[in-house]
Amino acid sequence: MSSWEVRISSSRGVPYFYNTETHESMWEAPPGLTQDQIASLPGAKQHLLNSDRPAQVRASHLLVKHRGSRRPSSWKEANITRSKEEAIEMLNEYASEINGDPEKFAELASKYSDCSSHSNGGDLGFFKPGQMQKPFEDATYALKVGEISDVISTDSGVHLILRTA
Ligand SMILES: N=C(N)NCCC[C@H](NC(=O)[C@@H]1CCC/C1=C/[C@H](COP(=O)(O)O)NC=O)C(N)=O
Repeated sequence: MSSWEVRISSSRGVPYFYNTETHESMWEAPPGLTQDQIASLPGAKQHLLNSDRPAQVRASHLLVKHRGSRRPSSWKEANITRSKEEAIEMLNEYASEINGDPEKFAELASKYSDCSSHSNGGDLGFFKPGQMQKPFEDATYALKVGEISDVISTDSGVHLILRTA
């Protein structure tokens, strides 16, 4: 079975097969592998099972970073030192102020989000599976259009997500 694995093409948002030894990649399954062998390749279950997801979604988010964020800095604050607990508390306060209203979401994201998307009311545009950090992608796909998530945690910090398409 050598060292084939399933990855997601970030440009097309669909699975492809990549050989970590030869660095070959191909859209179709490598010849000579049985269906079972393909299903047990690294990444197969996770990516191939997601293939029933819509090709792309659109979301806005309100991100509050904390000292454990992968980049604890933003347009608002050069050096972010708050704890994750404080960040979650802040998000819960924003969530009750937003109270499910998309207009209010955009208004508070513009003022308080630690992401550069604050300048677009939190809008990240359309994205496909494999582009955003997995917890963010999974939470967005689990929302109906117009719905706002609970507090979601990624390496970036903690987020409220509004799915818009
Ligand atoms: N396609 C669009 N619009 N941009 C590329 C997004 C890349 C993606 N980003 C994220 O997953 C974080 C969490 C959800 C949104 C997001 C925004 C981050 C948060 O800020 P940071 O942790 O980077 O400082 N800012 C931009 O990337 C990633 N795979 O790292």
